[in-house]
Amino acid sequence: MRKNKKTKNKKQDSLKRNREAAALFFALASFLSAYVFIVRSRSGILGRAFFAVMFVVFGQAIYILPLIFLRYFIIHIMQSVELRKKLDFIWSVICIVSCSVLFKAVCLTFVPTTEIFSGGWIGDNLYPFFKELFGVWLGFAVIIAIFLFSVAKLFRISINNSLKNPEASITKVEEEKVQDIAQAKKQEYLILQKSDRAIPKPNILSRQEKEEKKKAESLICPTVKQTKVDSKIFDYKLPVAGLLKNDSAADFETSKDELLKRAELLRTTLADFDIDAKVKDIIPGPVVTRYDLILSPGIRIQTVSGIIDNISLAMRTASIRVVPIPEKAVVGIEVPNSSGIIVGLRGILESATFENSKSLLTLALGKTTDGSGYVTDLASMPHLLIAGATGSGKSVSIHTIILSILYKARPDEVKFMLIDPKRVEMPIYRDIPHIYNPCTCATNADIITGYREAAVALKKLVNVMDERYTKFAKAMARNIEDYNSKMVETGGEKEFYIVVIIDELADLMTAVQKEIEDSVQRLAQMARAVGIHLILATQRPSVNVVTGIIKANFPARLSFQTTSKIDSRVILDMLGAECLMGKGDMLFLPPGEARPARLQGAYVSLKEAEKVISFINEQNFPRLYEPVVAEVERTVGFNADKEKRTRDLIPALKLINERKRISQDLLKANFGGSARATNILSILETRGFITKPEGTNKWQIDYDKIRQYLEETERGACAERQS
Ligand SMILES: Nc1ncnc2c1ncn2[C@@H]1O[C@H](COP(=O)(O)OP(=O)(O)OP(=O)(O)O)[C@@H](O)[C@H]1O
Repeated sequence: MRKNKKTKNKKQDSLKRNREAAALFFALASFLSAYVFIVRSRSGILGRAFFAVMFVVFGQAIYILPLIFLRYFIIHIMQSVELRKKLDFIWSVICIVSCSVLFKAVCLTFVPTTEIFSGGWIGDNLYPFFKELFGVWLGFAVIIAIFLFSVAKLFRISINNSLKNPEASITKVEEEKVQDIAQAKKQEYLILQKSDRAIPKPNILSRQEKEEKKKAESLICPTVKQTKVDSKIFDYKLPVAGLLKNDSAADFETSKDELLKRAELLRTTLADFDIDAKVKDIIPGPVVTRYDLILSPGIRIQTVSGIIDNISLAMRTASIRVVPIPEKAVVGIEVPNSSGIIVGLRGILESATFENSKSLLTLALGKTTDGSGYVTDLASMPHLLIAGATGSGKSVSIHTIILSILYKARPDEVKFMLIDPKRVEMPIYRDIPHIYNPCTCATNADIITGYREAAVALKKLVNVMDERYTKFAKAMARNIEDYNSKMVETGGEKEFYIVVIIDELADLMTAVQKEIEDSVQRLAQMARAVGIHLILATQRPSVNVVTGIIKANFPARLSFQTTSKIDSRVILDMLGAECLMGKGDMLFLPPGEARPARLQGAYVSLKEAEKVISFINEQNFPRLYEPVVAEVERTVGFNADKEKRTRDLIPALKLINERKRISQDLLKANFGGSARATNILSILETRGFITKPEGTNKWQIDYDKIRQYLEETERGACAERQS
């Protein structure tokens, strides 16, 4: 990632240099061509030759060349976007070619006896074609129209607007200038933000050094003086539904005869087992059809559940589920359709329920058994537990959850803290501006994959939560909505929601159970009010992964097919998930509800997700958030606190100042133990006291910085003693 960002920085620099060089080139080209065309006789052999060649090709049209070069100069100096430059090139070619043809047309139409209006080689060859195609006068009009249109496009003149309102076209140009400036500012800001990061130069490190350095780096976030940029100046567009595939389940149809036949088969099968039942309703869905049965008095629902396997056999389908529906006083038998339809995310995103939902954390989960879209709000859950066997559809559902939020929220409204120890599903999101990691600065934020890193980040998120509580209390706000509406009134900065997604909780729990459980418990209990929401997913819903503490704090559960009844009980506190069909078939238990809803999860392919992500990334929205505290305490697994590290830092700085050199051996001799020496070296380097220039193996010492730091520490200590 770091390497990626460095390459990106290099690319930005070289892009800037290229732009400047191009601007200079076009300024020169504009000036020289104007000079050569006006005072041909004094422009030397080269100038005269250039004029002759250009005149032969374009004729009189060459006189607009300096203007075209000037336009290019302006484009490059204002750092316009790439696409516009390509279009400008096409328009400038059309402009000069049509001008040549126009000169030829004027010459032949009005003054055929003289050759004063030469159209050059282009005019001579293209004009007959126009004349042949449109005739003299219509051809003439077409050429003028093409010429005027290309000039208008090239110089950003709106002909329509200038006819209606002469000032409007100027305003349009001004508007574009503002856009260009905003674009330039955005680029500048990104470069600034990147250059602000104190990224240490690459060194050749031994394995031990590398490990120590990685540890130190993961904990210490350089104190970034982030330029406050008003994110509102960035005109961010939410993705459009058209980026996703059409939903084939939107207009599914099931044959009436087929449904009636299957209902009759169900009734006779039950009758074979002495269960007298009448099919009251048939509710066809895209994947499952529900048959509502009225049982004869005295027949227990358990009797029906007891013969599930026989019903499955008779109906030639697996995964039949029996659900009591008290409001209708019926028993629902959910039978999978012979051919399931894939439920697309697009259909639900375009539904009125999703579009009208005001919450930024609206989730388009899937479709119910009757085929209607199921939309819910993460903010009201407020945390979600997802479980299911491998291949049952958890990862797809995580993608739909992330995409649903991306379709609702700007990057400055919602951020994602993604923890993905499996490193398979999440990498596609690593560059979106919504990515958040409380341990790092905004530009360094990435998907969290390490166990310890995850534990530290969750612990840090607890700090973020505490800080938000203090902040909200000061603003006398009860929760994030209240705080943000107060900020809108007072013109202050709003807080963003943070959605934490952990895709495989089991892996984390095996490695750092205590720390994870502590942080998750605190967050789950209190984080809702400050806009932090958790989504935990696991394929092993055993009691030692989904512990009592976790279950107690996660009332909303989403269960895919489980491998056993026990797993179903762990996740839903009831049976049923073991009967699901897999591939997105799920039971969603909203908080406070007694019975889960059966849904077919919305499917989104990786390709579709990538399209949405590129749409977002192309907008170059900057990552705007400040790390709440510059340093993270080392309290997870490898206990070594801040105090101890600073205790070593000052004597180390004094030692360097005294001996005027630094080496591992010197530190080892003075502090004992090579691990401690390596640790001190890492801290000195990350804080910028020492650097190792590229290609050398010798440390360079910043004595000024060391002296300044020691003086400041001394002054601080004095002030403390006096007070
Ligand atoms: N909603 C859905 N509609 C149709 N097919 C689906 C749906 N969800 C998942 N599938 C199918 O099931 C396959 C496995 O899904 P997914 O990768 O989400 O499983 P998983 O539970 O995350 O598995 P693992 O735990 O091994 O990562 C997908 O490749 C896809 O073919």
